[in-house]
Amino acid sequence: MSVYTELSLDEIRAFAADHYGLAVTGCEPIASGIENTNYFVRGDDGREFVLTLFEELNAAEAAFLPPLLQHLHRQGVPVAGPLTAKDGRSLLTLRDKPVQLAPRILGGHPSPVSTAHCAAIGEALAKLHLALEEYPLHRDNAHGQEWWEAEANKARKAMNKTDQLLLETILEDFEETVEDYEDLPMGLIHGDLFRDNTLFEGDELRAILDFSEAGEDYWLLDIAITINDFCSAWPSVKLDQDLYHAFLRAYNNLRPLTADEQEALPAFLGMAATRFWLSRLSVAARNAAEGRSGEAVTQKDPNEMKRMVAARMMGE
Ligand SMILES: Nc1ncnc2c1ncn2[C@@H]1O[C@H](COP(=O)(O)OP(=O)(O)OP(=O)(O)O)[C@@H](O)[C@H]1O
Ligand SMILES: N[C@@H](CCO)C(=O)O
Repeated sequence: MSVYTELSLDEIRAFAADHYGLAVTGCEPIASGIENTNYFVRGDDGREFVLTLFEELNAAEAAFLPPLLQHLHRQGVPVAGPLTAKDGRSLLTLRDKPVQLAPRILGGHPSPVSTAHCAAIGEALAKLHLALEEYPLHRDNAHGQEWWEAEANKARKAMNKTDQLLLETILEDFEETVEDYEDLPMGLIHGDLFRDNTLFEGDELRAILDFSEAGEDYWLLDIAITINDFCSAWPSVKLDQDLYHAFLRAYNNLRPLTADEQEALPAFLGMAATRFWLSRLSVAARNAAEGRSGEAVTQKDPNEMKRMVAARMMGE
């Protein structure tokens, strides 16, 4: 589990009472998550909340999130909008880090994924893209093309020749694709829509979580990121065709992909996997450099993404 900042019950109790007028009876660190520190928090009236301490975003960066979530909530996209504190703010500070309290949504990450899950997430993602079409606030994608090109320059030095070739091939393929199809639609994207950023009850999608990565980029990148995680035939990283088509049918129903998007999708699938190959390598390097290890830190496997990159390059 990742708990970078350990908080005591007394500290959470004082924070919740001072800022939200909530009487807290218990808390427990959340045994997943990579970037942020999260705690389940119980109120004396039985309500449950999630306290998130943003570890990567500063206050200005994190301030983008509450209005975004409130907008999505109003547009009917299932998200956990943060609570408003007594002073009217939705984002506060604890231990010098931005912090929020949101309602706990019941549900679990889908596993195994069914065609019904893929249809639900496909529909929700199209709804999310359309809901943000006219959204007035903007933010760059912090892990878009500029980031991954810089990251690739760092990462390739430690790679063997085969991995270097794989990386170069995917980066070049992507660059050519976005040059060939220059009008691919863009907008605000979630940017990290993996199964572990969703909560389902049965086939019903209850919440899309964790908008830390939200930023302006190709809608197709968001689609590719989501397909890669939801529609792979885990533990195989190859695409499961039934899941893939269920996702695309549902997404297309609300927002049909353009002809260019359909042509460009394979290159985006490869690039989306590469983006997470690189970010997982970067997290592993940072954890090693900072001596973070053991039970308190969740680290996802970069090699899983590398295998997915190779599979997507083969059209699998
Ligand atoms: N509102 C919520 N209701 C219920 N569970 C939640 C809620 N918010 C977060 N969680 C739980 O906490 C976990 C971690 O949350 P989140 O994904 O926001 O953290 P993170 O550190 O940014 O993780 P990652 O970087 O892996 O996406 C989620 O997978 C989910 O199980
Ligand atoms: N979803 C990411 C982790 C959080 O950004 C991954 O699987 O590498």
